[in-house]
Amino acid sequence: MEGRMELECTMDEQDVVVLDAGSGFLKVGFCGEDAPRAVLPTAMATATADESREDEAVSGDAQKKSQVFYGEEAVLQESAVITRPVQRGELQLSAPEKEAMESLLEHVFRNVLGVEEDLPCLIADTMPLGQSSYATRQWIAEVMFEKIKVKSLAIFNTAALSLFSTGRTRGLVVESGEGITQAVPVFEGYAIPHAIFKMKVAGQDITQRIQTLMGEELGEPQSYRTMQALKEKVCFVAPSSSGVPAPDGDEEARSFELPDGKIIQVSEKIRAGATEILFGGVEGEASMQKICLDAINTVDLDFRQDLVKSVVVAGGTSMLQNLAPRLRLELKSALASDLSRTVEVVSDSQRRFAAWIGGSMFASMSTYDQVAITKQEYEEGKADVRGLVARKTF
Ligand SMILES: Nc1ncnc2c1ncn2[C@@H]1O[C@H](COP(=O)(O)OP(=O)(O)OP(=O)(O)O)[C@@H](O)[C@H]1O
Repeated sequence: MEGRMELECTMDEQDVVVLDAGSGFLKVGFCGEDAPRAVLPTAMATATADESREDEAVSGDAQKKSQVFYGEEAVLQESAVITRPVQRGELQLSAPEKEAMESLLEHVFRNVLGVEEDLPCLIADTMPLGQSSYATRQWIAEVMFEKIKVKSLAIFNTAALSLFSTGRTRGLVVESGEGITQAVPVFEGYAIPHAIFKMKVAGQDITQRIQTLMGEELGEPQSYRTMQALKEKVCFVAPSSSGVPAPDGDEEARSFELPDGKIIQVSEKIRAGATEILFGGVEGEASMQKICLDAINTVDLDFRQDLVKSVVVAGGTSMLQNLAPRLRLELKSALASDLSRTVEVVSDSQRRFAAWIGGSMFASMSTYDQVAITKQEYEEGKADVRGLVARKTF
């Protein structure tokens, strides 16, 4: 089939750790498996003793008793400093975030996966290799070889991996996660950096919108986590921008249980209204269809047909019901007729973890060894790690 690659995987005996750390969630597991072993919030929290146990603060043991939490436990801490090292799709390189990420990685490798040193690893990176991400990738390589002590390391763009998970090598990947939505043209397995368009409107913005609307409707503030769960259960994308759809009559689809046990019926205004921000209306930000059109219009004319034939949605926010048909409708009405006729939006059942799954498939192939940086290469190239990541990450 045109545009599809052979997915003949030559299984190696080695277990490659596959890791995708997003703004909201870190996914980690082993190559060859069809889902991550663990999905946890990309967060670390430090609770100082005087905040956690007053008696210890009084006895002067405060310093010793400060406690560190990771992932789910971290976000549940109410009186702790919570650090989220990845924001809006980018690993933050200031000291607290770097420390948190390093500590989180140690935790994930040693405690979550329970692995020791000397394993190969593949990392999915939302930022394609370009000027802005050299420093990030250099830092990741240093931590992975020096602290985690991996045997080899491959860094690959998430969109290229997401597309790979669908068996394609050419297409337009529309990734929408917790912090970022981006349209990434991929050609023969590589993201095209100058044609990537992004918007800072994604899952977190929809959740915040719901938080505001539900807070007003219920007359009391609602927690982010509860509203995130509400979004994932009852929200969907309206078929078109012309008004909110009529209630679909399915009571179960509209009902949500609040933490106090009260069951509410969520209005269509919130269920479909909150997700409209993906299709425009956030001041200073683009819409999903606009970033796709910009990406399509930036690539060579010859490549545009390939792109519109394979618009692939991926990431947690692409799980919203009806997102793919709506995006197709928006693109069809905005594209020139020759492209409009052929536009197809692909919405695979595994799209939530598409990048991780693509990484799992790629790391199972013998090609992994050809593209990964080995420990020896790292040791020899230490004087110029930046040059090494520029040559050997994708
Ligand atoms: N069924 C669902 N319906 C709607 N949203 C969902 C669903 N499942 C997950 N999400 C949302 O997807 C987002 C997380 O997606 P994902 O794990 O792809 O993001 P991330 O990789 O952490 O972030 P980013 O890619 O933006 O850096 C969250 O906002 C979550 O609420």
